[in-house]
Amino acid sequence: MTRQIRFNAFYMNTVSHQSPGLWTHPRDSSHRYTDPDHWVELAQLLERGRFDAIFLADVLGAYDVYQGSADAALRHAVQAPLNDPLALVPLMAQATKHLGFGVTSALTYEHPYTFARRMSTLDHLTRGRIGWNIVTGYLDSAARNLGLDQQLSHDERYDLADEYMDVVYKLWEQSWDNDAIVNDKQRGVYAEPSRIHPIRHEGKYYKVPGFHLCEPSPQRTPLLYQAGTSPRGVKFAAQHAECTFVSGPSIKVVKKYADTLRAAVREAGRDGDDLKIYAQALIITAPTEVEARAKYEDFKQYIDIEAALALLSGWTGVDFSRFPLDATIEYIDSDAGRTALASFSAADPERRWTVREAAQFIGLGGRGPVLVGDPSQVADQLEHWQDQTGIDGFNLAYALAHETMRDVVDLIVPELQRRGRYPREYAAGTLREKLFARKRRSTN
Ligand SMILES: Cc1cc2nc3c(=O)[nH]c(=O)nc-3n(C[C@H](O)[C@H](O)[C@H](O)COP(=O)(O)O)c2cc1C
Repeated sequence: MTRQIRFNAFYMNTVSHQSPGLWTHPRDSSHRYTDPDHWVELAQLLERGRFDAIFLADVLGAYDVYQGSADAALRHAVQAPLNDPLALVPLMAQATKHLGFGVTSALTYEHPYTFARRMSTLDHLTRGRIGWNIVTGYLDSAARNLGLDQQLSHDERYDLADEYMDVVYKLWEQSWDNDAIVNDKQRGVYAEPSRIHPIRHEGKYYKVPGFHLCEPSPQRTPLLYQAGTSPRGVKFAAQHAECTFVSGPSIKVVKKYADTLRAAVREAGRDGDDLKIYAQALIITAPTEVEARAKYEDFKQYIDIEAALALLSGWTGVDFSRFPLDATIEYIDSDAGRTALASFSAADPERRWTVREAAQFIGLGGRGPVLVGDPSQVADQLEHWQDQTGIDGFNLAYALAHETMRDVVDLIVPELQRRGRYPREYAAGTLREKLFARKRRSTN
């Protein structure tokens, strides 16, 4: 059976997400991010294109590693200003029936008890279409504004994350029995107290004695996404994630991530295919190859190198203003995200990147490949990537909001459907049922 390709859209509640500088393009509309219609139009477009979900990234601080200041980030709208992603969900859910919502929330800075309630509420309001991208954060600026001197060390963030998951699973899965709600107007009983259980959690980081405040939502545990590819990140993903996002500049790097993740999932006692892997990519397409190439050349003019370096510095914790643009990037451990730096250094020892090359690369679509061509050429490339790496689909960044997604929906989706490589309809049910044909998160 031919494997189907799946799509997510990769957005953030901000002006400039993964293509630093492109917001200045005359056709870009991402400055409309404060306008509710901007998001409703996008949600309806993605649903027309049968996208699995919109994945909303988030951070809780400014990109202030570059030159030790947030000035470059603010000047060039590098993920700043940045609004809360969760508030977009009910808006977009109300305008759609099937589209999923993979929302990023950093567990490092919010108590699991209040967070679990917020996700249950959204799962109710979306009729089971909420997903959570579990992140531990990588910006010291976030930690500082939340009262810490600096963020916890890289691996300790994952230790805390393990306990956090323990708490939220107890709240979502164990606190309320399936038959706890009786809703009996005659007897005047809404919920049966003996079927609602305090979770009595006492751990190293958290103490939660009581029961979950929400009644069970359609999915109970939201669909779980994750995106770490460091050894500790992979271990975490193997235990918890149902979907993962990977970003790498080449088939070689992405295959390595995908193989490592599937092997870790198997080692954790799960089926290796029990994890949907989406690789980041940017598609630049038009009805003809000549037009697509012209678009690509046009977009390249708008890449802002300083903005790209502010982004890369924030991701990696390394201040790239300290290096000449022609210096070669070497891998060093840092307490920010480890994968971003590795993907331009250690992940492929045969490919050496200069600072300028990396900035130009991430300037269009972030850390994934740019696939350029007419619909048939792009479809060939997508098939090739999937066949060579074993990924399930793509997490599509945009160059221009929302033109990039309109091109994908109008040109690439029909081409893939003609080839039998893309879903024609959504499956019924919750987000988890659509992706995995099961109601509850599988536990091994
Ligand atoms: C496609 C993709 C999207 C990500 N989105 C976010 C995000 O929105 N917020 C965040 O704090 N981290 C985000 N991350 C970072 C990861 O959650 C993680 O911190 C990072 O990959 C470093 O983890 P590692 O050192 O275990 O690889 C993202 C990573 C990838 C690959």
